[in-house]
Amino acid sequence: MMAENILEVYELTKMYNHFTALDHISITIEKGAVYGLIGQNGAGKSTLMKLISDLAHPSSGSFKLFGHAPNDDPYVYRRVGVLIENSGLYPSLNAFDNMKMKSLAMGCFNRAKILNLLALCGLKDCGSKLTKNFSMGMKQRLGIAMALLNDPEFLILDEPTNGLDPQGILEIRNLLIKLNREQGLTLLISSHILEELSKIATHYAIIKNGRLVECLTSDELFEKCKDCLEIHVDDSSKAVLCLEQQCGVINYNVLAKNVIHIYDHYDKPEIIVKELVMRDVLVYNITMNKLSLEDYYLKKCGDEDVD
Ligand SMILES: Nc1ncnc2c1ncn2[C@@H]1O[C@H](COP(=O)(O)OP(=O)(O)OP(=O)(O)O)[C@@H](O)[C@H]1O
Repeated sequence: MMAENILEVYELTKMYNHFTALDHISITIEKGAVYGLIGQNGAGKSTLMKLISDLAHPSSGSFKLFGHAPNDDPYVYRRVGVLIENSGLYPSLNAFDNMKMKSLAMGCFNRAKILNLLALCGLKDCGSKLTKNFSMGMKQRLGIAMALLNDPEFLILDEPTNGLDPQGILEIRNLLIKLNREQGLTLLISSHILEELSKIATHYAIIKNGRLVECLTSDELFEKCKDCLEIHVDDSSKAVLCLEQQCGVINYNVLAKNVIHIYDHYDKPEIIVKELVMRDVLVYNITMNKLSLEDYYLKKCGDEDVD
Protein backbone atom coordinates (compact mmCIF):
# COMPACT_ATOMS: atom_id res chain seq x y z
CA MET A 1 0.00 0.00 0.00
CA MET A 2 1.30 3.46 -0.90
CA ALA A 3 2.13 5.64 2.09
CA GLU A 4 0.12 8.84 2.33
CA ASN A 5 2.19 11.96 1.79
CA ILE A 6 1.56 14.70 4.32
CA LEU A 7 3.89 17.20 2.65
CA GLU A 8 5.34 17.34 -0.85
CA VAL A 9 7.73 20.19 -1.57
CA TYR A 10 8.79 20.87 -5.16
CA GLU A 11 11.80 23.04 -5.97
CA LEU A 12 10.91 25.61 -3.31
CA THR A 13 13.04 28.76 -3.55
CA LYS A 14 13.07 31.91 -1.44
CA MET A 15 14.99 35.03 -2.40
CA TYR A 16 15.46 38.05 -0.14
CA ASN A 17 16.42 40.66 -2.72
CA HIS A 18 19.47 39.05 -4.34
CA PHE A 19 20.15 36.63 -1.49
CA THR A 20 18.96 33.05 -1.97
CA ALA A 21 17.83 31.77 1.44
CA LEU A 22 16.33 28.59 -0.01
CA ASP A 23 17.44 27.11 -3.29
CA HIS A 24 15.19 24.62 -5.15
CA ILE A 25 14.42 22.39 -2.16
CA SER A 26 12.33 19.26 -2.78
CA ILE A 27 11.32 16.92 0.05
CA THR A 28 8.45 14.54 0.78
CA ILE A 29 7.15 13.67 4.24
CA GLU A 30 5.08 10.54 4.67
CA LYS A 31 2.34 10.11 7.25
CA GLY A 32 3.71 8.99 10.61
CA ALA A 33 7.24 10.24 10.01
CA VAL A 34 9.34 12.25 12.41
CA TYR A 35 11.16 14.30 9.82
CA GLY A 36 14.30 16.04 11.00
CA LEU A 37 15.41 19.16 9.17
CA ILE A 38 19.05 19.63 10.01
CA GLY A 39 21.44 22.43 9.15
CA GLN A 40 23.73 25.02 10.65
CA ASN A 41 22.61 28.52 11.64
CA GLY A 42 21.36 30.35 8.59
CA ALA A 43 21.01 27.16 6.51
CA GLY A 44 17.39 27.98 5.67
CA LYS A 45 15.46 25.70 8.06
CA SER A 46 13.16 28.40 9.46
CA THR A 47 12.65 29.83 5.98
CA LEU A 48 11.43 26.45 4.70
CA MET A 49 9.12 26.05 7.69
CA LYS A 50 7.74 29.57 7.26
CA LEU A 51 6.99 28.94 3.59
CA ILE A 52 5.18 25.69 4.40
CA SER A 53 3.27 27.42 7.21
CA ASP A 54 2.22 30.28 4.92
CA LEU A 55 4.13 32.81 7.05
CA ALA A 56 6.24 33.75 4.01
CA HIS A 57 5.76 33.40 0.27
CA PRO A 58 8.03 31.42 -2.03
CA SER A 59 9.88 33.13 -4.87
CA SER A 60 9.33 30.00 -6.93
CA GLY A 61 8.41 26.36 -6.52
CA SER A 62 5.38 24.92 -4.80
CA PHE A 63 4.20 22.48 -2.16
CA LYS A 64 1.22 20.35 -1.24
CA LEU A 65 -0.14 19.65 2.21
CA PHE A 66 -2.25 16.50 2.50
CA GLY A 67 -2.21 16.28 -1.29
CA HIS A 68 -3.60 19.80 -1.78
CA ALA A 69 -1.97 23.03 -2.86
CA PRO A 70 -2.83 25.43 0.01
CA ASN A 71 -4.27 27.95 -2.46
CA ASP A 72 -6.76 25.35 -3.67
CA ASP A 73 -7.85 24.28 -0.19
CA PRO A 74 -8.26 27.11 2.33
CA TYR A 75 -8.99 24.61 5.12
CA VAL A 76 -5.77 22.64 4.82
CA TYR A 77 -4.10 24.60 7.64
CA ARG A 78 -6.76 23.36 10.06
CA ARG A 79 -4.80 20.11 9.96
CA VAL A 80 -1.45 21.74 10.74
CA GLY A 81 0.05 22.95 14.03
CA VAL A 82 3.00 25.34 13.98
CA LEU A 83 5.56 26.50 16.54
CA ILE A 84 8.09 28.79 14.89
CA GLU A 85 10.43 31.17 16.71
CA ASN A 86 8.34 32.23 19.70
CA SER A 87 4.99 30.95 20.73
CA GLY A 88 3.47 34.40 21.27
CA LEU A 89 2.71 33.86 24.97
CA TYR A 90 1.12 36.55 27.11
CA PRO A 91 3.67 36.82 29.96
CA SER A 92 1.15 38.09 32.52
CA LEU A 93 -1.26 35.21 32.04
CA ASN A 94 -0.98 31.64 33.30
CA ALA A 95 -0.84 28.62 31.00
CA PHE A 96 -4.59 27.98 31.03
CA ASP A 97 -5.44 31.60 30.21
CA ASN A 98 -2.87 31.68 27.40
CA MET A 99 -4.52 28.60 25.92
CA LYS A 100 -7.95 30.15 26.48
CA MET A 101 -6.98 33.39 24.68
CA LYS A 102 -5.75 31.48 21.67
CA SER A 103 -8.72 29.14 21.51
CA LEU A 104 -11.16 32.06 21.87
CA ALA A 105 -9.40 33.75 18.94
CA MET A 106 -9.75 30.53 16.98
CA GLY A 107 -13.40 30.15 17.98
CA CYS A 108 -12.85 26.79 19.64
CA PHE A 109 -12.73 27.39 23.41
CA ASN A 110 -13.22 24.15 25.34
CA ARG A 111 -12.11 24.02 29.00
CA ALA A 112 -11.79 20.22 29.17
CA LYS A 113 -9.71 20.12 26.02
CA ILE A 114 -7.30 22.76 27.34
CA LEU A 115 -6.88 20.85 30.61
CA ASN A 116 -6.20 17.65 28.64
CA LEU A 117 -3.61 19.33 26.45
CA LEU A 118 -1.88 20.90 29.46
CA ALA A 119 -1.74 17.47 31.11
CA LEU A 120 -0.42 15.89 27.90
CA CYS A 121 2.35 18.48 27.75
CA GLY A 122 3.29 18.03 31.42
CA LEU A 123 1.80 21.35 32.57
CA LYS A 124 -1.07 20.02 34.67
CA ASP A 125 0.27 21.37 37.93
CA CYS A 126 1.44 24.84 36.93
CA GLY A 127 -1.82 26.41 38.17
CA SER A 128 -1.74 30.18 38.55
CA LYS A 129 1.97 30.57 37.77
CA LEU A 130 2.38 33.34 35.19
CA THR A 131 4.18 32.31 32.03
CA LYS A 132 6.78 35.08 32.53
CA ASN A 133 7.98 32.94 35.46
CA PHE A 134 8.09 29.72 33.40
CA SER A 135 11.35 27.95 32.62
CA MET A 136 12.38 27.78 28.93
CA GLY A 137 11.27 24.14 28.85
CA MET A 138 7.83 24.99 30.28
CA LYS A 139 7.42 27.79 27.73
CA GLN A 140 8.32 25.42 24.91
CA ARG A 141 5.88 22.78 26.17
CA LEU A 142 3.14 25.41 26.45
CA GLY A 143 3.98 26.54 22.91
CA ILE A 144 3.52 22.95 21.74
CA ALA A 145 0.24 22.65 23.70
CA MET A 146 -0.98 25.83 21.93
CA ALA A 147 0.03 24.40 18.56
CA LEU A 148 -2.10 21.34 19.37
CA LEU A 149 -5.30 23.32 20.04
CA ASN A 150 -6.69 22.68 16.55
CA ASP A 151 -6.05 18.89 16.76
CA PRO A 152 -3.43 18.97 14.00
CA GLU A 153 -2.27 15.86 12.16
CA PHE A 154 0.98 17.53 11.15
CA LEU A 155 3.10 19.49 13.60
CA ILE A 156 5.88 21.86 12.47
CA LEU A 157 8.38 22.74 15.21
CA ASP A 158 11.31 25.07 14.69
CA GLU A 159 14.19 24.17 17.04
CA PRO A 160 11.91 23.02 19.89
CA THR A 161 14.84 22.15 22.15
CA ASN A 162 16.95 25.22 21.45
CA GLY A 163 18.38 26.71 24.65
CA LEU A 164 17.00 24.00 26.93
CA ASP A 165 18.98 22.16 29.60
CA PRO A 166 19.29 18.34 29.38
CA GLN A 167 16.18 17.82 31.53
CA GLY A 168 14.17 20.22 29.35
CA ILE A 169 15.42 18.49 26.20
CA LEU A 170 14.40 15.11 27.60
CA GLU A 171 10.90 16.37 28.46
CA ILE A 172 10.35 17.78 24.98
CA ARG A 173 11.71 14.61 23.39
CA ASN A 174 9.38 12.42 25.45
CA LEU A 175 6.44 14.65 24.57
CA LEU A 176 7.23 14.49 20.85
CA ILE A 177 7.61 10.71 20.98
CA LYS A 178 4.22 10.50 22.70
CA LEU A 179 2.59 12.76 20.10
CA ASN A 180 4.03 10.72 17.25
CA ARG A 181 3.56 7.20 18.59
CA GLU A 182 0.40 7.53 20.67
CA GLN A 183 -1.47 10.32 18.90
CA GLY A 184 -0.23 9.50 15.39
CA LEU A 185 1.02 13.01 14.57
CA THR A 186 3.48 13.49 11.76
CA LEU A 187 6.29 15.81 12.84
CA LEU A 188 8.67 18.16 11.06
CA ILE A 189 11.36 19.27 13.50
CA SER A 190 14.35 21.48 12.82
CA SER A 191 17.59 21.36 14.75
CA HIS A 192 21.28 21.98 14.35
CA ILE A 193 22.11 19.04 16.62
CA LEU A 194 21.92 15.76 14.72
CA GLU A 195 22.67 13.71 17.83
CA GLU A 196 19.54 15.06 19.50
CA LEU A 197 17.33 14.63 16.43
CA SER A 198 18.60 11.09 15.94
CA LYS A 199 16.87 10.02 19.14
CA ILE A 200 13.46 10.51 17.52
CA ALA A 201 13.75 11.16 13.78
CA THR A 202 12.80 8.54 11.21
CA HIS A 203 13.93 10.66 8.24
CA TYR A 204 16.35 13.53 7.71
CA ALA A 205 16.93 16.33 5.25
CA ILE A 206 20.32 18.00 5.62
CA ILE A 207 20.44 21.54 4.28
CA LYS A 208 23.38 23.83 3.82
CA ASN A 209 23.36 27.40 2.49
CA GLY A 210 19.76 26.95 1.38
CA ARG A 211 20.50 23.80 -0.62
CA LEU A 212 19.51 20.23 0.06
CA VAL A 213 22.65 18.22 0.76
CA GLU A 214 21.03 14.87 1.44
CA CYS A 215 17.76 13.15 2.33
CA LEU A 216 18.06 9.89 4.21
CA THR A 217 16.21 7.57 6.56
CA SER A 218 17.45 6.80 10.07
CA ASP A 219 18.47 3.30 8.86
CA GLU A 220 20.53 4.83 6.06
CA LEU A 221 22.16 7.25 8.48
CA PHE A 222 22.99 4.39 10.85
CA GLU A 223 24.45 2.44 7.92
CA LYS A 224 26.64 5.40 6.93
CA CYS A 225 27.96 5.81 10.46
CA LYS A 226 28.56 2.14 11.15
CA ASP A 227 31.85 0.62 12.19
CA CYS A 228 34.58 0.09 9.65
CA LEU A 229 38.19 -0.88 9.55
CA GLU A 230 40.39 1.86 8.13
CA ILE A 231 43.67 0.78 6.57
CA HIS A 232 46.44 2.90 5.06
CA VAL A 233 48.43 1.05 2.41
CA ASP A 234 51.10 1.85 -0.19
CA ASP A 235 49.04 0.63 -3.15
CA SER A 236 45.23 0.60 -2.92
CA SER A 237 44.65 -1.20 -6.27
CA LYS A 238 46.84 -4.11 -5.21
CA ALA A 239 45.24 -4.07 -1.74
CA VAL A 240 41.71 -4.16 -3.16
CA LEU A 241 42.52 -7.19 -5.32
CA CYS A 242 43.84 -8.98 -2.28
CA LEU A 243 40.88 -7.96 -0.09
CA GLU A 244 38.39 -9.25 -2.66
CA GLN A 245 40.19 -12.41 -3.72
CA GLN A 246 41.93 -13.56 -0.55
CA CYS A 247 39.74 -12.13 2.22
CA GLY A 248 36.30 -12.24 0.53
CA VAL A 249 35.67 -8.56 1.29
CA ILE A 250 32.78 -7.15 -0.75
CA ASN A 251 31.74 -4.06 1.14
CA TYR A 252 34.56 -1.50 1.10
CA ASN A 253 35.38 1.99 -0.03
CA VAL A 254 38.64 3.35 -1.41
CA LEU A 255 39.24 6.89 -0.20
CA ALA A 256 41.95 9.30 -1.28
CA LYS A 257 45.61 8.72 -0.47
CA ASN A 258 45.49 4.90 -0.35
CA VAL A 259 43.06 4.76 2.54
CA ILE A 260 40.49 1.95 2.44
CA HIS A 261 37.38 1.55 4.60
CA ILE A 262 36.29 -2.07 5.05
CA TYR A 263 32.75 -2.69 6.28
CA ASP A 264 32.66 -6.48 6.32
CA HIS A 265 35.17 -8.87 7.91
CA TYR A 266 36.34 -5.89 9.96
CA ASP A 267 36.37 -8.09 13.03
CA LYS A 268 39.38 -9.98 11.60
CA PRO A 269 42.06 -7.27 11.21
CA GLU A 270 44.93 -9.69 11.85
CA ILE A 271 43.90 -11.91 8.89
CA ILE A 272 43.46 -8.91 6.60
CA VAL A 273 46.91 -7.56 7.51
CA LYS A 274 48.52 -10.99 7.06
CA GLU A 275 46.99 -11.46 3.60
CA LEU A 276 47.98 -7.96 2.49
CA VAL A 277 51.58 -8.34 3.69
CA MET A 278 51.86 -11.77 2.03
CA ARG A 279 50.95 -10.10 -1.28
CA ASP A 280 53.54 -7.36 -0.85
CA VAL A 281 51.13 -4.63 0.18
CA LEU A 282 52.65 -2.37 2.81
CA VAL A 283 50.22 -1.61 5.66
CA TYR A 284 51.13 1.66 7.34
CA ASN A 285 48.24 1.89 9.73
CA ILE A 286 45.07 0.06 10.70
CA THR A 287 42.30 1.41 12.97
CA MET A 288 38.70 0.68 13.89
CA ASN A 289 36.49 3.61 12.99
CA LYS A 290 33.02 4.60 13.93
CA LEU A 291 31.74 7.86 12.58
CA SER A 292 29.71 9.74 15.20
CA LEU A 293 26.53 11.38 14.01
CA GLU A 294 28.06 14.75 14.69
CA ASP A 295 31.17 13.87 12.63
CA TYR A 296 28.93 12.78 9.78
CA TYR A 297 26.88 15.96 9.95
CA LEU A 298 29.93 18.21 10.20
CA LYS A 299 31.54 16.51 7.22
CA LYS A 300 28.31 16.84 5.24
CA CYS A 301 27.92 20.48 6.17
CA GLY A 302 31.62 21.27 5.85
CA ASP A 303 33.72 21.10 2.71
CA GLU A 304 34.76 17.47 3.05
CA ASP A 305 32.91 14.58 1.46
CA VAL A 306 31.83 11.60 3.46
CA ASP A 307 32.29 8.29 1.74
N1 LIG B 1 13.38 38.43 6.26
C1 LIG B 1 14.63 38.19 5.85
N2 LIG B 1 15.31 39.08 5.12
C2 LIG B 1 16.56 38.85 4.68
N3 LIG B 1 17.25 37.71 4.92
C3 LIG B 1 16.62 36.77 5.64
C4 LIG B 1 15.30 36.95 6.16
N4 LIG B 1 14.95 35.83 6.84
C5 LIG B 1 16.01 35.01 6.77
N5 LIG B 1 17.01 35.57 6.06
C6 LIG B 1 18.31 34.96 5.77
O1 LIG B 1 18.08 33.69 5.17
C7 LIG B 1 19.06 32.76 5.62
C8 LIG B 1 18.34 31.55 6.18
O2 LIG B 1 17.74 31.94 7.40
P1 LIG B 1 16.91 30.92 8.29
O3 LIG B 1 16.39 31.70 9.47
O4 LIG B 1 15.94 30.20 7.46
O5 LIG B 1 18.05 29.91 8.75
P2 LIG B 1 18.00 28.76 9.84
O6 LIG B 1 18.55 27.54 9.20
O7 LIG B 1 16.63 28.65 10.41
O8 LIG B 1 19.02 29.28 10.92
P3 LIG B 1 18.93 29.33 12.52
O9 LIG B 1 19.30 27.95 12.99
O10 LIG B 1 19.96 30.34 12.87
O11 LIG B 1 17.54 29.73 12.88
C9 LIG B 1 19.93 33.48 6.63
O12 LIG B 1 21.12 33.91 5.99
C10 LIG B 1 19.09 34.66 7.05
O13 LIG B 1 19.89 35.76 7.42
